[in-house]
Amino acid sequence: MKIVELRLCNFRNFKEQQFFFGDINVIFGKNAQGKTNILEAIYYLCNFRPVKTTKEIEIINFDSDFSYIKGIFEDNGDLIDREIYLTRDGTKKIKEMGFEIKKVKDISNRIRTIFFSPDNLSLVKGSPSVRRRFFDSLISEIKPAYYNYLKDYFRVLMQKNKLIKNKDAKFFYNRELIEVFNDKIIDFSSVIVKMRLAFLKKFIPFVNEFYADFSGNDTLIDLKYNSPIAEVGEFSIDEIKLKMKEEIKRGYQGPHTDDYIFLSGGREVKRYGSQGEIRTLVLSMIFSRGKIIYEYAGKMPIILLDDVLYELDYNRRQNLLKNDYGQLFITATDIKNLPGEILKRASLIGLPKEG
Ligand SMILES: Nc1ncnc2c1ncn2[C@@H]1O[C@H](COP(=O)(O)OP(=O)(O)OP(=O)(O)O)[C@@H](O)[C@H]1O
Repeated sequence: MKIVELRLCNFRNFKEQQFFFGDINVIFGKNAQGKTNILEAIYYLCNFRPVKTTKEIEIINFDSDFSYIKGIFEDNGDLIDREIYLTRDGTKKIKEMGFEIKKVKDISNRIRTIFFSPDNLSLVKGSPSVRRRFFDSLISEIKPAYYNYLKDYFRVLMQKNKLIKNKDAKFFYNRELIEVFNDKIIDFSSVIVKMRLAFLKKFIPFVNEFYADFSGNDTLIDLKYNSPIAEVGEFSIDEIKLKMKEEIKRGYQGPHTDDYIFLSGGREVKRYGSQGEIRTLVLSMIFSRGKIIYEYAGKMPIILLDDVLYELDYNRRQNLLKNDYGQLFITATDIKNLPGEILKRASLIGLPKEG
């Protein structure tokens, strides 16, 4: 699946603009010309929500009351057009092939994207919650049952915490009820941990494959699940439950406090990795995510790379961009530093562009 044409009307800084794309696209121009905004518009058309957790209406041009975006996609020779119309009062209309789509889940052509922006570096540098979110959403995408276990787990956890906080003595000292909640928490969390560990086993080889490809060296990347019950990966669910029970008595809170640790050549990347290494690792993670989803969904993703080239040496740039795994978009302030081989094959989109 690829996008061949994009029309923007009152989308961020674009009043009225049309773009045509190829397989490799370099969007270049000075700061604040709208390079990121083009990637965002493509992401929005594919995912129906802005990249960042900003309010959706922020995409509407400051001077306008509505925004209109249209994309024409190509899928094995078939053309699919998709439109989104959004007004400042929050009305949103989505059309595909001219037909209005009432619910996003009714859309049959799910268009996958891989989006990299420097914010993603928090996957390695940031707090455990960023990593948990990354893995939780990825595992949920390929295993919907995982999402249901997580939902049930958090529901019971909330109920238990509410009970503990309840100052009414009748409930406050109700140990029996707390035990019922604990048993449920153990049931759900043992499955969650087991699924996370099984997923990591599948995920790590992908990360290594991309890391070796981008870095051009054979440094081994490892991903450790950081939890008091991490070593029980190969055990049965009953054994995991037993271990979980012991650890909860020792103060373990549950899988919502676990973390993932990245190691490169045995050392923790967060502590010892260079900026270039961290960037290469995050890109490997994001591409692995795309590849796993591709295996699951069978469609090539659209790869959107914003400000990706900084801190990467020439070889890493070349290795990253030669990747022919999906339609590629990158932004750059200058095309001088792009590998010549890429420039020869790329569609160059310079900003500002005449309307
Ligand atoms: N709703 C909006 N209406 C009008 N302009 C907007 C809106 N939202 C953002 N902008 C402006 O769009 C401009 C371009 O932003 P964008 O982040 O796409 O630039 P860029 O070319 O990627 O810049 P850089 O090279 O600095 O990363 C910014 O000046 C920003 O203030």
